[in-house]
Amino acid sequence: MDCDLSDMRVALVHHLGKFHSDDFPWVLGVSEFGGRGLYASRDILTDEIIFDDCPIIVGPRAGRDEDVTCVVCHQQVARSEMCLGGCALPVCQSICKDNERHRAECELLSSWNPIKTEIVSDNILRALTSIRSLLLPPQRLALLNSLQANHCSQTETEINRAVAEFSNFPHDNASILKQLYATSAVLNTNAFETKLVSEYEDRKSLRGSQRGLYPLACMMNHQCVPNVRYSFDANHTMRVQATKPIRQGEEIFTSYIQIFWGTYSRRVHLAATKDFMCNCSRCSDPTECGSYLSALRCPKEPCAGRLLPLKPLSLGSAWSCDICKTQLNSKQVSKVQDVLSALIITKLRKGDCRIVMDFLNTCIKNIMPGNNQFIVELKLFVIWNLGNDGKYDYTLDDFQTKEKFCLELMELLEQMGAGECTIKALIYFELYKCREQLVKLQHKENEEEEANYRVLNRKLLDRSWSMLKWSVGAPPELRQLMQRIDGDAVEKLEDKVESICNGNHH
Ligand SMILES: C[S@@+](CC[C@H](N)C(=O)[O-])C[C@H]1O[C@@H](n2cnc3c(N)ncnc32)[C@H](O)[C@@H]1O
Repeated sequence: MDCDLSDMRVALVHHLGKFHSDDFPWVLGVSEFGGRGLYASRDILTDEIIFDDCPIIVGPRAGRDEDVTCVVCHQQVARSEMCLGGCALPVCQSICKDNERHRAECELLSSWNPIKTEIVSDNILRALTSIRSLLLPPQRLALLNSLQANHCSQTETEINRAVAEFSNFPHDNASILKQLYATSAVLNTNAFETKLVSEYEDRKSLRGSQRGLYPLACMMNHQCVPNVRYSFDANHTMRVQATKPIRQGEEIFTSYIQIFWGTYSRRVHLAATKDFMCNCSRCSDPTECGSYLSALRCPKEPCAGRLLPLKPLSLGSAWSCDICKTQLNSKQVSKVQDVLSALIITKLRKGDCRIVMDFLNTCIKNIMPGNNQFIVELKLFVIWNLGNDGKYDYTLDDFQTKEKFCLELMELLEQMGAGECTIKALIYFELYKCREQLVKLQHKENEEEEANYRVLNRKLLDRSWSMLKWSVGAPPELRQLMQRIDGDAVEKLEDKVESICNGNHH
């Protein structure tokens, strides 16, 4: 990584081409974390677009075995659907078999002579994004090589495993292997998963997720409560927008983790995947900005206190009850967390909202405080699935529970200062659907009350849509609904309320 800031800016603007505008409010700077960072060049408003970025390279994510997608269009294909050109890559035979873009990589890989050509090799797929860097034009490759690269044994192993799948890999050409190792490390440090915005859609969708190298976006450093959200369109363009107002000169931060993880999980994950220990204000606060996501119940009966780490920035910290001051050492806490995590995973594996809700309503209450990250995980499961899984005729009580969970998690986001983040937009949509069910199941006192309720609910839907509509990951159901609904329906609803109030309604 040797590149001064002004050279880097020139290279980025050149790379961005039509995606760049001088109106976009970002500037490169030296970060307090030692490397580079992005800063606001003027005050930025909530929801404002900070920049659009396009990838230097994209490729399949090192993913779950069952997900095999066409390496050209990324639609799911059968494991046996292979390119006939001898490259041993999955290519859908209906659309992409003669694709121009695929030709160069097909020629390269077939010249290396894959040992197995009739079945997809996960090792080759995992290394494909790095292999694609060998085909980049010199300027793009130079930009890639100017990005930070955290080398680790895993990045080299990934390449070595792929190389072993070819009988004719040019081992005598050291520069090829060196570039593959370098790209693998750059991807490890900087790549974004261009996956759909929500886990539940990801699971249902046939669109496999990809990883892409976005050279401007990857200048953003991490904070556990970021000030931006990002999304992707169908062409892999990435859009970064403010989740809250950002003052001129402030650093623009993204997040490399999931917002509802507790401090220990976030910090261990960041250390393992991004090679740094996060010391942000959320990590430093035992209560995590009052969210208590990591808190455990005090083990001393009948104390109703919460166990919190005394020194949250030390992984070996003792934990103490905020009421009776009982202490557990870090090993004891890890054990409790491991048991709870295993318990939660078992419940989630059953994939059944009823089981998860029963669990939340009964035994777990006595073991963990309501906002603990494991409980939040279960509540999210209910939010994404209840009413969407077609499993039961859910009752009024069930929808009321889902509504309560949506409101609780929105309050948690508020407490953390998460602003207008993507998960909030997804929860808005679930809350909207849930409330539509509630009006159907619950008789409102009078027409005016029902009409008012619907106006408020429609506003939730509109807000969710305004935040998600640009994204290829917007829930398909939301997109279909918005296409069906008349654009000015909310005004019509408001007119209806007014006419009811004025007694003109028939
Ligand atoms: C995607 S890069 C971010 C841009 C990088 N600072 C640069 O100069 O190119 C990710 C790397 O930045 C550093 N980094 C990002 N956020 C950090 C933070 N909150 N604390 C310490 N280091 C951080 C880590 O070295 C991490 O592996």
